[in-house]
Amino acid sequence: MNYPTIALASSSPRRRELLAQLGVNYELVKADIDETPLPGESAVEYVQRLALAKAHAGLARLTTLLPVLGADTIVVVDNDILGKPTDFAEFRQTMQRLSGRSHQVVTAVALVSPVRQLQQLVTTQVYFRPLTEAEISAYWASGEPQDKAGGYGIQGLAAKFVQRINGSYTAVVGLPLCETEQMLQQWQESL
Ligand SMILES: Cc1cn([C@H]2C[C@H](O)[C@@H](COP(=O)(O)OP(=O)(O)OP(=O)(O)O)O2)c(=O)[nH]c1=O
Repeated sequence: MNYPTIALASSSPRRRELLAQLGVNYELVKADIDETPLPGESAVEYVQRLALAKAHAGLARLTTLLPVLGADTIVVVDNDILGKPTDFAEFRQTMQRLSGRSHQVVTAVALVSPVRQLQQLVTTQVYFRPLTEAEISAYWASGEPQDKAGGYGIQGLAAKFVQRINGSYTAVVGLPLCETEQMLQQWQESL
């Protein structure tokens, strides 16, 4: 398949690796945005708004004419959005909430140009086995949770906590490859 060359508005190494897996040619563009939730905003509204905002921030900085891809991933439990943990206390609380039950990982992707916009939303159910206090402390000390939504990386040490998932593994890691590929195809076909 002949995909368009794109700009990736992301500083996430996981998103770069996933996009490279598709064989898409891309350049990187910076996209720093305010990630504060708006009052009354639902988790889905929030994650979609952020993916679009990242893509548009990238577009504003771009000096070429490439379409820009932005994505956002959040962990949701009982309708609460769990972001990246800032300290051990917050992380511990998050892990205690995720322990022995299921939660959702929601990833939104947006592909934009000045005249077009495509979006995808993927929700995955993730089931954690019960975690011990010792495991929670050891996981924090590994340094892995700090830059990740919900404080864990399914692709890393936290894989051992995951009993099963229902949905898209790549979406949990940060970029749903099946849906992203479809979006790129759709973009190319309608040029
Ligand atoms: C749940 C989960 C999240 N994550 C990561 C994916 C994202 O990088 C991060 C969620 O934060 P995001 O705010 O979506 O992304 P980011 O700040 O890392 O990168 P950018 O905004 O520049 O694109 O958490 C994993 O790597 N593994 C997981 O299992």
